[in-house]
Amino acid sequence: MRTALATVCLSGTLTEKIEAIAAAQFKGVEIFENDLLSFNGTPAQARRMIEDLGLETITFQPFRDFEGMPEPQRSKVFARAERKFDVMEELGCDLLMVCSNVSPDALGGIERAAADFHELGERAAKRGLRVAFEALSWGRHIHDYRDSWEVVRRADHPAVGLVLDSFHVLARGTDLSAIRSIPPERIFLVQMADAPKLDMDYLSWSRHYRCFPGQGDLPIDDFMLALHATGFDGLLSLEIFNDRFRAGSARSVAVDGQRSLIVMLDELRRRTGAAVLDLPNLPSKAQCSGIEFVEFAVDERSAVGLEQTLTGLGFRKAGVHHSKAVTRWRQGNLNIVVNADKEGFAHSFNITHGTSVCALALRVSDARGTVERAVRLLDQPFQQPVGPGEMDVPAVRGLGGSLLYFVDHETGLDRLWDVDFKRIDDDFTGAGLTAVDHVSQSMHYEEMLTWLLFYMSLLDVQKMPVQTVIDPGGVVQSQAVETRDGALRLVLNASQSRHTLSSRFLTELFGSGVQHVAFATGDIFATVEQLKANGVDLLPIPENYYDDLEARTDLTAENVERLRGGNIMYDREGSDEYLQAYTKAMEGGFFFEIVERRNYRGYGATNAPIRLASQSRLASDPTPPTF
Ligand SMILES: O=C(O)c1ccc(O)c(O)c1
Ligand SMILES: [Mg+2]
Repeated sequence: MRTALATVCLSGTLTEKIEAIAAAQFKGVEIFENDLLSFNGTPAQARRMIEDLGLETITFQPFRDFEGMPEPQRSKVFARAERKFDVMEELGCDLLMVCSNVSPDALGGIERAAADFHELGERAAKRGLRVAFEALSWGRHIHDYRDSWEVVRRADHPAVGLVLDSFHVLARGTDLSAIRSIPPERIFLVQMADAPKLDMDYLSWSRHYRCFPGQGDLPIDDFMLALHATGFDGLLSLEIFNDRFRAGSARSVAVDGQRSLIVMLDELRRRTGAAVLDLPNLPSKAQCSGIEFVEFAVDERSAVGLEQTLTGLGFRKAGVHHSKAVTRWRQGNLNIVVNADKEGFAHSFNITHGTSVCALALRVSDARGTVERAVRLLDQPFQQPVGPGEMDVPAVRGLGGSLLYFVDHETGLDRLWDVDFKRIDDDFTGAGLTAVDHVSQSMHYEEMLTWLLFYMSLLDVQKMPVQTVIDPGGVVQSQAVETRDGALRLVLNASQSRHTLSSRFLTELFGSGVQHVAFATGDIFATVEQLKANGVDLLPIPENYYDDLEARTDLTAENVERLRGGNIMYDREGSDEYLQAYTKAMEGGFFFEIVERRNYRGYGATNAPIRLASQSRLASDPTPPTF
């Protein structure tokens, strides 16, 4: 199989796109006609640029409104095709992709279309070129791959083949079994695209919401299994029309494409046992059993404020690093690292972003295997000098340049606290916080699918449905990725409005990052009492919320009163309950959350608008608590 990326996936000029595609280690490129039309040079110059970067143009597309035209359009369409063949010869591309006719003038009939393709095949073959036919899911007469295959079969010409585009096939829910009996050499091109489940017309869905395999909800793996059954070993390219990709970084989207292909083909290999491509062997997705620590990058001043907050939340200083200005704060199974060192990664991070979370450490079953998988997936491994006797904890770059460390028991990395730190003050009762429940990360809207794929490709996590949350300043999209057992829960937030708290946080932080960390407790009422006694200021929740809660639930007045007294919000799904409270945001917008889950799986989405409104009100307060 030879893989490629279509220029239409990316932002920028043709030159920028080609450079990004080459940098992401693709060997092939699909040239979209518009990218060539807007290129400031001849097709021969484009060819030189493409070849100089080690790429090959695997197809030129799309050629529209071809089959089934009555005269006089029919003659014109063939003349137009000849012009495209001229361009292709100059461009160094031998395959023209023809998508099914959408013109109201088009006449139906498989036989007529087959005759047109036979003639086009004759003309192409004379020049040593080929043509391939794709059924657009909104084609006027042909919108089903079984019909486009019938056209190709009846055209009966060696220069005429089929295009299978996973979007058009899967969006319509077309039965996949007919794919299995198509002779593989008749499939000239396979285009892969995923998409989120949306209820809209095929054209709009396709032109704006496609995404890379794994980022959406279509049954891509079933499609690949059917394709695999044919013995197909030809051209496979990613063709994504997506508004966010067009606005994002071409380089990072191209890498995402490569990453998604590797994961998709690896999945196929695992399912079928077949050798796929020259794919390197990937360690399997990391099994994550929780968050070992959250690390803050601070300076001397902000360390004081953060440590006061941690103390208020029931943490105690439990360790001091042997050689660095780094302390460990502990409570239950929870570890917070406060890094005020004057050198190294956290220091640089602090200079760029201010007081913020600079790293998360995940407990996994095989830390080095996880980084090895990350490297194979083109993630960025991270290393910094390790002091004598200290542990070298493997890491990769995560969101906003932060780090994701991996700690395991098997290779003793979980001895980190005993090796790198001097233990102190181990005996205390905290405020009942037991673990990190979830971490929420705010990012640019255009990056959201990148980070979704980053986590999904590296870790054994599932993506939850996207939630749309109303903030007083606009709409926020929120998507969780989590392990099946909930040991790891990460929430990805992004907004197109500049006025939401999520977007304002990005401005304050100078980049994407962790906006809040939620801690789990087994008894939120006791925890909140303790927090109050410790002088922690919780986010006030309006009276109206509690009046409504009393009206819409069967909670007793006493229970509602308890919630009101603690500024605790409440949600329920069936008999599962969720209780949540928030600290007031720090300078910069970071905050903590306390949650008690009673079998509940969500994140209290119904409460989010009320909470965001309260936070917005306070954000206009000139004196937020400082770190
Ligand atoms: O949206 C389109 O018109 C279009 C063009 C070419 C393709 O390969 C395709 O799948 C869709
Ligand atoms: Mg297509």
